[in-house]
Amino acid sequence: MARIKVENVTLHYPIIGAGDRSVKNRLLNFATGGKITRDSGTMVVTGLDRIDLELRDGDRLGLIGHNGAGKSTLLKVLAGIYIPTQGSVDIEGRVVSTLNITLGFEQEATGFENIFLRGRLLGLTTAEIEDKLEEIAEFTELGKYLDLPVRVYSSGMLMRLAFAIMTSLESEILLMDEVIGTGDARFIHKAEARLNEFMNKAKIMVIASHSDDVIREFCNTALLLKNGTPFAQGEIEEVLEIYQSADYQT
Ligand SMILES: Nc1ncnc2c1ncn2[C@@H]1O[C@H](COP(=O)(O)OP(=O)(O)OP(=O)(O)O)[C@@H](O)[C@H]1O
Repeated sequence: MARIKVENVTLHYPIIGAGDRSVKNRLLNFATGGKITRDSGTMVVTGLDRIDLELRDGDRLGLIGHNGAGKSTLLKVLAGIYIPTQGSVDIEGRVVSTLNITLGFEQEATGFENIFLRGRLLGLTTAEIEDKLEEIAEFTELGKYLDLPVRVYSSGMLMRLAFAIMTSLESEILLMDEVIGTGDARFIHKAEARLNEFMNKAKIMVIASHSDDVIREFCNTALLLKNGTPFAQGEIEEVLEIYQSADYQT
């Protein structure tokens, strides 16, 4: 069984070296992003503000909200990339996230070597990686490039490699932002089928997206954020409607 329990989570980003802001700038910041305040001289952006969340097997949560509402910050907190300033995050289950998936490759190592390096980092044994190696290599269609250092890869080629490794894993909790943005049209089409399979295997999924269609297709519950705070949560169509309402937009 997988489980996510987030209690009263607040996350502050201290902004070192930010200058003073005029009243006009403060007003302009009101509608977008988290709240900006000052804490003993340091500017602080509130990325998340008192979030409570509980997810169990079968939950597919769509995170929605304006630019800077806190969607990516919440994903990063769930992925363990950020530690909350306040509150607690309790996760049971193996987490795989698509955040920054092309980062962290060893530039001088080959594609094949990077499959091993990343596999080990993600907790697989050498034997487990060997079992998956052929299938990963085939899916990337990178052929002889897999014997070359990844520093010579284009961004689309790196994405293919990262995507193929990630989707070969078994995740219990899957955290996703916009994942297959790069890549040519044919690869995206092929990747979609693999992504669907990968998502179906996850017990819990959290997706941040600006697309109502993505939320409708992949999620069964939604959380609407505004300036880092929950504004509405529950049934998808109801939450999407609130997202469009004057109440939320002002
Ligand atoms: N590294 C950072 N340093 C400082 N502030 C940050 C950082 N990352 C995000 N923020 C701030 O936190 C708030 C929430 O940002 P976040 O990226 O989580 O929003 P989002 O809902 O994912 O937005 P978008 O839809 O534009 O991707 C914003 O006010 C943003 O300026």
